[in-house]
Amino acid sequence: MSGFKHLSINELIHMSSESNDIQVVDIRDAASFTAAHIEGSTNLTNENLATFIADADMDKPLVVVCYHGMSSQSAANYLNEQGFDDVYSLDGGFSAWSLAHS
Ligand SMILES: O=S(=O)([O-])[S-]
Repeated sequence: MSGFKHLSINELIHMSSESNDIQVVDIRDAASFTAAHIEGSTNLTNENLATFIADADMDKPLVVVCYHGMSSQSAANYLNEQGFDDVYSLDGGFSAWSLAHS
C-alpha cells in the first residue's frame, strides 16, 4: 500500500484555509525555491532532511511539493516510511500551483 495520498491544488487551498497545522515541504532545488515558493513552505534538501525529520511533528499533515508532482510521490512515500502519518504529494507540483496563482 502506498504511504501517501494525492492532493490537488484546490484541496491544498481548502486544507490551508481550515487549519494552520499543515506543513509544506518543497523538494525543488534551492535556486528555484528562492525564486518562488508556496508561502510558509520549507525547502527540504539532503542537508536539512535529518534535522527536519528530527524536529517535525509527525502527526501533522505534511504536503510534499516538487516541480510537476512526480518526484514528490517518492519523497512522500519515503517521509511516510520515516514516520509521518498523514503525507500528501501535491499533484502538478509547483508549476500547477503557479498557474493557479498567476
Ligand atoms: O519534479 S518532477 O519529478 O515532477 S519533474
